[in-house]
Amino acid sequence: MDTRERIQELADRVVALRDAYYQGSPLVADAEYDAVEDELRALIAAHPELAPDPNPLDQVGAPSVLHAPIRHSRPMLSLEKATKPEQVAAFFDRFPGQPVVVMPKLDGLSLALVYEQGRLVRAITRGDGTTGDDVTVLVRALTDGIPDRVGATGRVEVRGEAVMLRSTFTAYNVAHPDKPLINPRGAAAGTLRAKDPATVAERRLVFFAFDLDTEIAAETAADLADALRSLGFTAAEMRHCADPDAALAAITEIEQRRNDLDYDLDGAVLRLSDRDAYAAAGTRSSSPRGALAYKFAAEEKTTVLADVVWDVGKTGKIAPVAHLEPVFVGGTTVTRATLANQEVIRARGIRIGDTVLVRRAGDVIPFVAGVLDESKRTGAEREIVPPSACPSCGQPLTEQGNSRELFCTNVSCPAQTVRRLIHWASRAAADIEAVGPVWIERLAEAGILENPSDIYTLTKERLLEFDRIGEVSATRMVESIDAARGVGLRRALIGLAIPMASEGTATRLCRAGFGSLEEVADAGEERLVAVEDIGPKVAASLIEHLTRLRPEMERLRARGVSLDVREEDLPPVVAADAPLAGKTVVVTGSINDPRSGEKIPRPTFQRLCEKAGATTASSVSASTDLLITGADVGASKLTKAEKHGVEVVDQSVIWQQLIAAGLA
Ligand SMILES: NC(=O)c1ccc[n+]([C@@H]2O[C@H](COP(=O)([O-])OP(=O)(O)OC[C@H]3O[C@@H](n4cnc5c(N)ncnc54)[C@H](O)[C@@H]3O)[C@@H](O)[C@H]2O)c1
Repeated sequence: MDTRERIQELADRVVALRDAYYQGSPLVADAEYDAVEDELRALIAAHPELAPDPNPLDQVGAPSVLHAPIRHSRPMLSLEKATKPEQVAAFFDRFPGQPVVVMPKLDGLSLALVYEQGRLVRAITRGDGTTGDDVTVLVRALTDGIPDRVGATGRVEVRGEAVMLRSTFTAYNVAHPDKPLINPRGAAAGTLRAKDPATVAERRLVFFAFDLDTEIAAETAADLADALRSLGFTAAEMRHCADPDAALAAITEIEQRRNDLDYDLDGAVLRLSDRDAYAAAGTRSSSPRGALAYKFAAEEKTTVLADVVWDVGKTGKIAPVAHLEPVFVGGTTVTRATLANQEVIRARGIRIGDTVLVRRAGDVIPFVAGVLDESKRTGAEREIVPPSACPSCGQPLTEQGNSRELFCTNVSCPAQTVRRLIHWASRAAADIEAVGPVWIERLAEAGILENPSDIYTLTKERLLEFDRIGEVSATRMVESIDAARGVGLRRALIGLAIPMASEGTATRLCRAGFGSLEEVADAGEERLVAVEDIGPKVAASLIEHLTRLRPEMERLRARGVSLDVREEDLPPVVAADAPLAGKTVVVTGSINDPRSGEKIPRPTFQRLCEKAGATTASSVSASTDLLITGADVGASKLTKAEKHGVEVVDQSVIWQQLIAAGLA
């Protein structure tokens, strides 16, 4: 094929892929689409005389389709893309002496919000960059972080990105396994295409502002962030960078924090910080010259679903695991992914042999989001058939719940036994550091381990009977088992993997005054359901399984394992003058110890707040006293805090108090 033909083929493909994408049913992952665009761009750059007319690369988005089209006051453009440090240096070289701001590139959909005399009059999507859809009604009903009124007169236009939080996306898919959303960005766009806000009420969005058009606009982008905040918006975080090294450091930092955020980022945006210089730089056909998007590794890719294997979990749940042709996604090579349950497989229409979209974003385990392009099927694809018997022990399975999850109820099923033992030894439970999954499997296969209590009978001599183990390792394992006898009530409850009883259940039982595992087993339904968040189903499961586990409790006790409540299981003792005494607090954003700059896991910081007398909660409500904010805070909690009149304090204030009280 000659170059002219190849260019035409690529241009046609770009148009076809865009059409499908902007109608809400993409045919390929973004990374694949970007590769087509990149090849086309490179060919046109090398042969400008062969550029197609019209050139799809000069166009932005797609024409508005659904609602009333509205003309933008100035075009809403795309951004020039970069993936290499040299391109960042070249951007600085184009504008000598001009400082640049670096900000996260949020992966949602852009909106223009028009305020007149302080009131929101219109919210408009990007559309084809010249005209967009009027989505004012939907935005008012469904988007957090967009004030109805701002303290400014005249005409004010704010631009930014509306995103669906990962937590909203996950919660929606858990609640609707029959019609799961593929990814947060597509879901956000779909939300703003709804005919009636009431039908998409669970699909809330959050708005982050990054641009402002008004006479009161600030001189520089740093002031721009302040100006946006003073109008009541959550502004994208903006850092000033004087040279390429500083910009690259800021980009790296944003990429490192990407996994800790509750929303998707697909890159970082560099932009001239001086407003006049930015305006003077002008625009190309589809992008401003004064900005650049540095793209991160894709969190979604397509690959072939090679097989589905049904895995038996510690509670007997039989879960489908996707075996994939290796694919580099979310920063690692993925060969396995979750498929949730048979209802999700049915709803997503997935078959073995299909080209599927795999998503790995944040701390979420990779999962198969769905099939994008069914027309790629060859006919050789096979249906995914759930097993009728347990793949490990062969016993018939039972179906539970609306998602028709499959369970093996045979408590002596070999696969379940191994999983339960591995779970017992894990850090969240008995924490037997030197006895890992591989050894547990070997020992269970040899018939030496069946119950957790058997672990505590292992001797060095016994271990040395196995191949590939030396004196040193055997000693280390036995010492590690010995050192881990102080399990206590909370971790024992977690370790026994009682169906429906979560870590939270274990914590609440300890805090409700239960002194030992036997006391929980004897409590009876009435006393159990009196504990916060424990309902009749969880109580029934606790009673059934702890009754069955009586002999095991006796064996654990006989082998010196503590099953009584321990100090670590209870809330810390707090002095009456502790800085946060009696306060209910919610912690949001990413937390850093100001002394070392080190990132602190949120639960660790919450524990520090508890030591200082606070009760911690996960969501903001009228009973919240303080919202403690770290870096990169989402707008939804802030909006709720405002609604309930909750005081918002920066983490630095709390750190000072904790340090002054000798608690941190
Ligand atoms: N899968 C497919 O078939 C397919 C087809 C077409 C397009 N796409 C995807 O759609 C996207 C194409 O969109 P695009 O070329 O307009 O670029 P883009 O969406 O990647 O970048 C431009 C957008 O970035 C957003 N943005 C986020 N944070 C920003 C910030 N801080 N400052 C300025 N802007 C910010 C703005 O909304 C702006 O419109 C690409 O990611 C592409 O992969 C996919």
